[in-house]
Amino acid sequence: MKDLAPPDVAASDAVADIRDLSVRLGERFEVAIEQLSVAPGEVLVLDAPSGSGKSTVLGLVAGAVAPQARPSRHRVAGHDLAVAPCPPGPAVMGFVLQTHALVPYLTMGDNVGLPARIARLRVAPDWAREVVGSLGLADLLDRFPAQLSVGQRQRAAVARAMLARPRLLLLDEPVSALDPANVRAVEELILRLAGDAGSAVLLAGHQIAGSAFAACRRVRHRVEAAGALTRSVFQAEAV
Ligand SMILES: Nc1ncnc2c1ncn2[C@@H]1O[C@H](COP(=O)(O)OP(=O)(O)OP(=O)(O)O)[C@@H](O)[C@H]1O
Repeated sequence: MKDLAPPDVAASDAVADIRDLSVRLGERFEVAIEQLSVAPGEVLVLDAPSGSGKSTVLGLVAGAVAPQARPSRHRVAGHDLAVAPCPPGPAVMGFVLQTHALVPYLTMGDNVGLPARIARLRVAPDWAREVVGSLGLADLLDRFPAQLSVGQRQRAAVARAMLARPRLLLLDEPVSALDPANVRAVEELILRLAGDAGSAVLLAGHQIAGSAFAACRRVRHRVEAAGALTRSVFQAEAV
C-alpha cells in the first residue's frame, strides 16, 4: 500500500484551496468551511458526527451548494469558483453522492460513462477496464439501477466518479453499503487514483479507523454558538 502522507506542497499548489465558505440551513444552523486545502495525491478525511454537515461541506467544495456569501477563496484545479460558482466537469471533479444518483432509465454501463460522454472526454480503455473489473461490475453493465443491489449501485457511483481520473475526487461515504472485499477494492482504487494520477481526494466517512485512510490528515470539526445560531465549523489540520 502506498504512503498517503500529504506531499509537501504550498497551498498555491493545492488542487482544492478554500477559505471562509459557508451556507445557512434554515434559520439557526450554519455549515462553514473555515479553511481546507487538499494537495495532489493526498487523501483528506472528513469524519465528523452524523448531521454535522459533511455532505454539505462536500457540496460546498463542489460548487453544488450555493454559499451564503462570496468566500474569501474557493479554488479547484485552477478554477476560481468564488468568481464563477459553477461546478467544473468530470476531468476536474468526480463526486460520489450518498444517494448514488444513478439515472434510472440508463443502464449501469451508460451511467458510468455518462459524465465523460457529456464532456466529450476520451477515457483510457485500460483504466476503464480496471475500474469496472476491480469493482466487480463487468457482468452488470447492461442492468438498470433498479435491477442492482444498493452495494452494486454504490460501486457504480464510485466507478462513474473515477472514470475521467478527476483532479479532485469527492467521496461521501463511498463504502457504507459494501462488504469487506469490496471496501478493500474501493480503497485500493482510491489509492491508485491518488498515487498514480495525483488526484486529490476528500473522503467523508464514519468507518475510517481500521481503513486504508486511518493515518491520513483530517478535517477538524467544532460547534460554535453565536446567539441563536449554531455554527458547524470545519477546518483541515495543518500540513
Ligand atoms: N432547513 C434546515 N434547517 C435546519 N437544519 C437543516 C436544514 N437543512 C439541513 N439541516 C441540517 O443540516 C445538517 C446537514 O446535514 P448533512 O447531510 O450535511 O450532514 P452529514 O454530516 O453528512 O450527516 P450524515 O453523516 O448523517 O450523512 C443536518 O444536521 C440537517 O439536519
